[in-house]
Amino acid sequence: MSATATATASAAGTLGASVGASVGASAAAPAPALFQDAAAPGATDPGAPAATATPSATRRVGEVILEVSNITLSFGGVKALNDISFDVREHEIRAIIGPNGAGKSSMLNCINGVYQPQAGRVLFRGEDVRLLSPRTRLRRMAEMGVARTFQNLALFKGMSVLDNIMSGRNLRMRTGLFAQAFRNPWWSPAEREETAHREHVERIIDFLEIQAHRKTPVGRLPYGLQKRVDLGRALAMEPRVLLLDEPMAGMNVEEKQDMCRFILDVNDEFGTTIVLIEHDMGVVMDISDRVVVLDYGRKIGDGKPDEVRANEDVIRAYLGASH
Ligand SMILES: Nc1ncnc2c1ncn2[C@@H]1O[C@H](COP(=O)(O)OP(=O)(O)OP(=O)(O)O)[C@@H](O)[C@H]1O
Repeated sequence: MSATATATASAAGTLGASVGASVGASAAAPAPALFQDAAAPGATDPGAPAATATPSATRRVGEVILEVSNITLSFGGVKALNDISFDVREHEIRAIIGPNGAGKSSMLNCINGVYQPQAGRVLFRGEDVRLLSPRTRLRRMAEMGVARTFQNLALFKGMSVLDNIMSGRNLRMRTGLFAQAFRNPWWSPAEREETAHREHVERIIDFLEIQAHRKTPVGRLPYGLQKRVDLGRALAMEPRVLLLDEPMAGMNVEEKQDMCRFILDVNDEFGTTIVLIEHDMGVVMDISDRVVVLDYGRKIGDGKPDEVRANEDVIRAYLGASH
């Protein structure tokens, strides 16, 4: 075998490494209903087996929900994204991968409206928020159902698990500060609303199996559980699209298996579309429907895991041979 062929084979092996068997083995009982009114088109029936390492075969991937067209984003002289286009279909798990500095996080920030690209547009369910002010843009994307988790956790470390997840409900709270401040101590709309939000948060806590930690300050939890709380806070927004920025970074194998299972459950049971940045190729290849590959701000691959795994440009980028 030539040197190139050997290198190619070894990179393909790395890209193909799998956590599948163990993820499936760790699957627990089906999670409780999280969104009471969620009639997810891909929802599993109660008798169906719990999540396995791959998305459920009964799940239906729908129409394009998110369209990224010709995005270019520069920071001074650095072109973080260069003419990037791809789409995301409803209910699918879409991974964005690439070496460090490829532009993955910048891409998520363009999708949820944190960054305004110099060129191109992001359409979410046909709506373009480019012309809104930065603050309104962010709020509108959240209102439409785009939630995100962060690579470096953005949790309130001194606050309890419950309060951190509750903070994700802010957008859904209808009663204003005035009503909250002057509420009738016995019963009021504000009181009723808070009770409903707390019940919702408790369901998320059950779903993520963190009941034992609900009153613990987040900063005292192991890192893997903190990542779970971060997911819980995003779920509290009842997202239609969940943007996950390296949800398994810094986790041990067991924590990764748990997180894989939760991601699959969220996608499968509630029909939530997932856009995922992840460096663990075994996880990406196991759980993604389609993968887009960035390298130095350019798109070098896009397709099903098997197609991406066999893509010479992708293999070269992961070997560092293309630079
Ligand atoms: N706020 C910023 N200001 C200046 N440059 C930035 C900023 N954010 C990102 N960059 C640059 O843009 C490029 C893409 O960064 P980005 O964080 O999007 O990559 P990434 O693929 O998410 O990397 P990693 O896997 O290491 O998190 C890098 O060269 C980075 O230094």
